[in-house]
Amino acid sequence: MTPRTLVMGVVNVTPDSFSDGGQWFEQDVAIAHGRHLLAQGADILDIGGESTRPGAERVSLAEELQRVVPVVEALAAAGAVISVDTMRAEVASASLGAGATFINDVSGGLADPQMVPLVAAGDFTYVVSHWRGHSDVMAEHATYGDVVGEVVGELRGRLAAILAAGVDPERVIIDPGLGFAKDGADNWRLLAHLDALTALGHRVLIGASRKRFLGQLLDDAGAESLPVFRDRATAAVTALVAAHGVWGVRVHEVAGSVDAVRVAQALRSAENEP
Ligand SMILES: Nc1nc2ncc(COP(=O)(O)O)nc2c(=O)[nH]1
Repeated sequence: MTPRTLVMGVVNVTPDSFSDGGQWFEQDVAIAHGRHLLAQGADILDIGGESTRPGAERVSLAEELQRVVPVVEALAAAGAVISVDTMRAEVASASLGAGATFINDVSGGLADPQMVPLVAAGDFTYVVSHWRGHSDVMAEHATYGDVVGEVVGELRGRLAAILAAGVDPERVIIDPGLGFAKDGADNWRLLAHLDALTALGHRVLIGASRKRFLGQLLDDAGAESLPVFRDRATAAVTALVAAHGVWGVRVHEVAGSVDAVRVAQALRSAENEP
């Protein structure tokens, strides 16, 4: 049976992330929050210093470095496995020097031409997400004829470029980039066709946590739908994609997804019994 799905806990050191903007902006608070997520069972912490919400303006390199590196240092020193959510090679390089072992690039290397050479020169794990943004601003929205086919095809193109640069395929994880230039229907279709993603031959990371399409689902049902009320729906997505065998989920509220992974594992082992 494939190993259990890993839970990546989100530490957004930003004043404006859509889901928890500003809560963990202060350095000591961010570090304490990372420790809290570890205590809740996070396998990996994903530390980000730049909001990726649609239409967000870029923060300066200096600002992103100042936000991220001290938090990486402190949490790596505490023994955590650290991923850094950045589109910049310079932030990635500094974060690796501070103890990160994953770089999570929502642009899949498109936002900074120096990123793929950095990946090729290193030995860290690189998360490649599907993205249709521009280097200076997050993508607002795209229209798809066949969102699954187009996302898979564009990820295949990114993988070809990354592997052509000499990166060991084992180091690369893919992510469909839910919510990045995609609407609710796009996101549900991608979740309904995970096989098409896994067919690319790489580990798959899913980032549905607290996203707008979950809020819309709850809103349509007349339920509370603000980002902080989406954690139960997020855990439900975790259970479903973990039952499918995805490598990892990127979530803000860790405990619920840790339990959801346990449920999925129990189901999968029962399915494998004779
Ligand atoms: N790999 C990956 N990284 C991400 N980083 C940020 C966000 C946006 O959510 P946030 O601003 O609440 O962190 N989503 C993803 C995602 O879906 N996948």
